[in-house]
Amino acid sequence: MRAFSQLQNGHFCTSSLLSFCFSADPNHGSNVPCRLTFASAATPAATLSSSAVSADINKPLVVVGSANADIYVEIDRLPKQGETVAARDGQTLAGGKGANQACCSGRLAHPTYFVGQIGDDAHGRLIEDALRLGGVRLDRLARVVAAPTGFAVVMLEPDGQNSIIIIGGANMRGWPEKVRGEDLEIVATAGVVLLQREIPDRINIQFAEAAKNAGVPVILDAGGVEGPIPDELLKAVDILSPNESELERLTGMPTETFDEITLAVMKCHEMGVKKILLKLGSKGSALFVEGEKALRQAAIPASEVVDTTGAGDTFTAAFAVALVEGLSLKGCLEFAAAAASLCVEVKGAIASLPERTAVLERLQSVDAKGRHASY
Ligand SMILES: Nc1ncnc2c1ncn2[C@@H]1O[C@H](COP(=O)(O)OP(=O)(O)OP(=O)(O)O)[C@@H](O)[C@H]1O
Ligand SMILES: [K+]
Repeated sequence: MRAFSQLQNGHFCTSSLLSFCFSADPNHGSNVPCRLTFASAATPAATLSSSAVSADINKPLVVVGSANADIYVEIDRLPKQGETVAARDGQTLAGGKGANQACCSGRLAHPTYFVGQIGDDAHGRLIEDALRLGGVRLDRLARVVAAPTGFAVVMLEPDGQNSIIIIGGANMRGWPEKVRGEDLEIVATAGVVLLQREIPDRINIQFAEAAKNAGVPVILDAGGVEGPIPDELLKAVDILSPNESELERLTGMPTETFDEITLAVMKCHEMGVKKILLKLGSKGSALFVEGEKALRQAAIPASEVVDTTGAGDTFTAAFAVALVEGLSLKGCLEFAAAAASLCVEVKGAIASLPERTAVLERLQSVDAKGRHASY
């Protein structure tokens, strides 16, 4: 594993061993990383004892976004117009890109706030329970009466086809005209703010601008509604994270080959975003920083690919956690790839989010096999 820890003098050093210790934090209801330990064959173990640095790595990840109840129904075929069909099975699980990403960060034992809205109903309580179980702070989760909790009906056919209907509900309605001051305050104290596109753009813009004004990096996952991203939002974002098809839609350019992708990324730079974190499924990922050579990261092999649902959310959230905790950009890519490779081994989204120890073990096993995760 090549990971990096920041020492007191502010330089980044390659470490062959990077471990996290945990302290039970009663305020966060979960274990939080208290420091990074640095050790290599040549250098005795040193710790990040500088309170300034450790305060920074413990700054929370603030995820602003959607929370849904995902209603899965297993059917033999879609009903025709006017027809009623019986499903073979069904279940309702907490989901939504915002809640998934917040739970991922919480599961990775990083202090996490979720800023979002649910309705005053059973679906809302399902989401609250899932977030709480994931170690996410709920102080900024608002319950609105103007709308039901957002939900998605996911119809699964035997051949693996999914047909999905999304009801935005409280994700899209009931937001105040101006975002609440206490919510903006949370953003100003964050290590990183993570956004997606399943709540109104005008809300994302207010949070992104507040973060930018406070000098807090903003990552925007391009997943969610398919329309163009407003200029004001792009200008306040530090890292835009699309997958290939989202990059194609955003730029109107082909993304079949790496050369085509590079040209599409250049268009994003022209639109005002300096860093693009591109997710490429089983082909891995790449980070493009304007004016620099792209950092490419291969997917880390999963023992078995069971279900890729949630892989994108896991990847983006794990990258954000690693960024807050001071890893280099390359280290962030590796950490995110290891987390996502664990996610695809388990069915479901929130159910498949990995714990930090599992991610570190996956990185160590990649090292032990002498493979380089990057190419
Ligand atoms: N088959 C796989 N094996 C190992 N890792 C994978 C696999 N598929 C995806 N990943 C990892 O997950 C990351 C994100 O996956 P992907 O590019 O599919 O995101 P996405 O399209 O945003 O996903 P989502 O379906 O969640 O919206 C990839 O960059 C890769 O690291
Ligand atoms: K999964």
